[in-house]
Amino acid sequence: MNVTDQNAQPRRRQISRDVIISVRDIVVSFGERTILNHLNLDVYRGEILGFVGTSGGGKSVLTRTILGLVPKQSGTVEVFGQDLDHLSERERSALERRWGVLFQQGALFSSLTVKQNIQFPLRETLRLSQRMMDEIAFAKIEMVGLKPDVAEKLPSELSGGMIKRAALARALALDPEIVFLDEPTSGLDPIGAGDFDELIRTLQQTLGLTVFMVTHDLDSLHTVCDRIAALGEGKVIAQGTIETMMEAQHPWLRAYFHGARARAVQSAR
Ligand SMILES: Nc1ncnc2c1ncn2[C@@H]1O[C@H](COP(=O)(O)OP(=O)(O)OP(=O)(O)O)[C@@H](O)[C@H]1O
Repeated sequence: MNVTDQNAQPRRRQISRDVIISVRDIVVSFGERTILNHLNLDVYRGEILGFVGTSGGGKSVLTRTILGLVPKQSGTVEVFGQDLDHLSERERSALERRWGVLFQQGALFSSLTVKQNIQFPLRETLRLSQRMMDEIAFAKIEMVGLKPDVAEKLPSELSGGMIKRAALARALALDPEIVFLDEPTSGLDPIGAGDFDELIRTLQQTLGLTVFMVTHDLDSLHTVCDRIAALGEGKVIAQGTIETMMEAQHPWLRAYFHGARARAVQSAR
């Protein structure tokens, strides 16, 4: 059963109906295995969209397909109204500057300090003085709630939560309009995860970001997401507010939103 709630108003805030990412009829297969099977999805400007689904179902594959890191067999991906398959190299790199990515596990360069990690995308794309790059790095470090002394540390010297924040600072280095977050709270304790959710919400509000967030975290879905989309059998099987998702009849959604873990989250709220 395909439950969609296109017209439902986001729970907390009025979200624009300006489509910033449009995924149409995407097919992605590896060998004989089809992971995404004619999948459609819209992401609206200024929303935090939570993307859920079974483990191994293809959430990261979709993220990577949107980013152009995984080849698709068919379908289109438009970001800011531009079809990613019809861009020159120059247009493509201009577009990539408008998004930031936080990969699973942070994916910081282990031999670079936090400051150097944040400056990496700046060095790749802009010609700035070292002084300017230092100013930007320290501004981003403060923005994600880290202390300035973290700048000179290596990733191996940081806690899991600090690594996530440092990786987020790097994702924000070029002042993107869209941020892709792949399981940003995985591996964090509930308090650390809650703090990270609050940070995402604050940054979204202050910077006007659009956030595409792959997550398994029910707390995040309840507290920060304006809308949720669920992946099943290679397609979006339901989308809408948390309330819509909780009413969905699909067996996986019922188990996910009403199972033992969901009840624990509900009773803690
Ligand atoms: N490059 C690849 N080559 C072959 N198979 C791949 C490749 N990338 C992903 N897959 C397969 O595609 C499927 C979906 O993987 P994906 O990482 O997108 O799942 P997911 O929904 O993000 O899972 P999880 O929630 O566990 O992170 C998996 O079976 C995975 O093994």
